[in-house]
Amino acid sequence: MAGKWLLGSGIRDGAEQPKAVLVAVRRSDETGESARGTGTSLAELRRLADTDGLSVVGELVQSRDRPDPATFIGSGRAEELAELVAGRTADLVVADGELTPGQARNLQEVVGVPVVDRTALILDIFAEHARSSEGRLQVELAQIAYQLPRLRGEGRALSRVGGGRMAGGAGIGVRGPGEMRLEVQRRTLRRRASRLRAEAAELARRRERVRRRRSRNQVPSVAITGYTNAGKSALLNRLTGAGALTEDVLFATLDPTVRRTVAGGREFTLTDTVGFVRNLPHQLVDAFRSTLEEVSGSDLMLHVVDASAPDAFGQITTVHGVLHEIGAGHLPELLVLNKIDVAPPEWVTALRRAYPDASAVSALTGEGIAELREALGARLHRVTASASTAGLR
Ligand SMILES: Nc1nc2c(ncn2[C@@H]2O[C@H](COP(=O)(O)OP(=O)(O)OP(=O)(O)O)[C@@H](O)[C@H]2O)c(=O)[nH]1
Ligand SMILES: [Mg+2]
Repeated sequence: MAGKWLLGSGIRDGAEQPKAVLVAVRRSDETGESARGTGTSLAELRRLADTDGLSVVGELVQSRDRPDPATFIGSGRAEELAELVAGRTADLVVADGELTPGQARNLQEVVGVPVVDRTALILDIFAEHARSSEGRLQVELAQIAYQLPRLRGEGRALSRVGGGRMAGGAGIGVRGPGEMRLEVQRRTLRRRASRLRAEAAELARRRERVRRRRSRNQVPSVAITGYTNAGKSALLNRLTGAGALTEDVLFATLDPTVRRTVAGGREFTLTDTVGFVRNLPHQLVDAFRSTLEEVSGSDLMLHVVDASAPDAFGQITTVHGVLHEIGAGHLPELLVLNKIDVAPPEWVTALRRAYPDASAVSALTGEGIAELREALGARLHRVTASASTAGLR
């Protein structure tokens, strides 16, 4: 069952597993490596759709230099998409990328079913997975940020309900009932957002106090970071015996879990938190900033990599990009190549060659964990020693 939020956008109600057609744009000059980029991205969209409870019944990839400003894939392909949607009796279309409100509306008009984008899909998954009040609050803030610029479409529909058609410029200068309702909707959402922001700020302050207390106690903190589904929670469990939720879905973890443990005779806290993904919607980065700052306030990062993922190198680059964005790019990191029990040995070899200091482990079988603990202890000694000479602790 798709999340309530996506269903709210008009997808056939009661559809147990809504059927989706995926659509992507590939630059026409993409060949070899870069074309594989689109392939990876589409494979990921498939996994996101699956995580969100959708059944993928068709895919359409359009080659063009850049997305069509009006219909994303161009009007010719849009007709083709409409046929595909009808033929497979799909309930919705999911575009790989972020659609402008206009593109979504235009495409929707041609295909006759709701058209959503990758950002909406990720927001929907976050909404389903958020457990804590802070997590739920952050998701709702991100949803409002996404919804606000897109209210116009609904406004038009509303204006029709209200009896006044606003198409064709007939309503210029006249505030029809639809437009007024739209204004009310906007104001309600903005007011809700500012209330949520105030609550979020209070929760962030509380979290900051806890973090200060921890650092006063001289207990260094290690943050687990990495791409979604890399095995971060599994590694936390393996290192500390914490019962963190691990699941073969994307974004299983949204709320930070903190545990104390020991490595190389040194006590430290280990924090598991939200995973990253390529083109993480900026609304989410903004809303989850305080959660993500849990990472930037730590002494060391344990960057978990799924060595069995075909795009492991790309995932490492993405994680570094997001870390940079949240001001954690300068922190020391220990790279952990996970899932070596299932990764093809030559992939692990290639990764080890590129990252000679990385530890190779399986959070599942426990292989390499003792060595990781040792490496972690050594790094912690170095990190905390250099921090104390710098007068930081
Ligand atoms: N084969 C194998 N599977 C693993 C290993 N570590 C984790 N997994 C599986 O990979 C999936 C994701 O693991 P999680 O620990 O939930 O991953 P995560 O990084 O916390 O994911 P999110 O919280 O969703 O971002 C689960 O199905 C785990 O059982 C490993 O070393 N080997
Ligand atoms: Mg997790």
